[in-house]
Amino acid sequence: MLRLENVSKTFFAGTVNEKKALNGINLHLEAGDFVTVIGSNGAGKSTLLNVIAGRLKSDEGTVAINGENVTALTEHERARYIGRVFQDPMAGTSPSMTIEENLALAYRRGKKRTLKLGVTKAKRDFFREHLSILELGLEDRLKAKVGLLSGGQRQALSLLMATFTQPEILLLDEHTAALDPKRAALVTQLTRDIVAKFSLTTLMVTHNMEQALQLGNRLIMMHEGRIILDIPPEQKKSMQTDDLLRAFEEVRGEAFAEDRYILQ
Ligand SMILES: Nc1ncnc2c1ncn2[C@@H]1O[C@H](COP(=O)(O)OP(=O)(O)OP(=O)(O)O)[C@@H](O)[C@H]1O
Repeated sequence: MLRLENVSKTFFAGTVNEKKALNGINLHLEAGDFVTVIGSNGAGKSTLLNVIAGRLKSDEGTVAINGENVTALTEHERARYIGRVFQDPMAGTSPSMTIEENLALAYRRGKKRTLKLGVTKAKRDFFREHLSILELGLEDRLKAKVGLLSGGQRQALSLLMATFTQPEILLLDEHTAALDPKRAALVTQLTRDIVAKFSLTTLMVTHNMEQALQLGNRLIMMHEGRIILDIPPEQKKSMQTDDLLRAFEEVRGEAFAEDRYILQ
């Protein structure tokens, strides 16, 4: 479903600030795979998602989605294949528009621009039905401005907007990191439910090792632009945080020194 071959990305190439953010990444996700991604600061996790989404162009390598080579496509052209949720709850939604207007925009994503933004009764029913999955009562607030929602509600809405058109690939970029623990737990649970409901092929970056172990069927760890660990389903099921830290040490010959992972 998603295949990256030999993908590399260097920032400020040829200068003293040269940074190899991705270094020969090979990654293959089967349809329905839910892969969690962890790694140290600056490991290249966000760059990886940006290269998949087309926000950044790789210097080398190819990205294919469902067998189609999308390497040359722009972010907009890839939008019909990809749903994405960012860390910032403000990033995925428009505060001055209503819930139904936001959903209508998301519904159009990647479709021809000639489609009208108008909300028909059938579409409104469709939105209501999907909003009810969130169990936040938003299905009764279609005309409410999104700016009035809490961060957790907005992030839940962003998640729904990224997924209800059933994209080929869902990219989650630390999408619970800016929420307080209770709301983070809610959005984590919704993520689990929605990914399962639509059988979405998902790549989720998180700095929370427990979340990375709880969610998904596979886990990858990145370090200095490379995938250094790729934990398959059977092994991941029984893994604890300590096992992950030990696995990192075995590969790198040094302790994993990132407080934000361990202090969660
Ligand atoms: N647009 C950019 N311009 C220049 N350098 C960049 C850019 N984006 C990322 N980098 C650099 O590339 C490296 C990888 O960054 P990236 O954001 O992908 O890491 P990350 O694993 O997501 O890190 P973090 O967990 O800290 O968010 C870092 O050294 C970063 O400073």
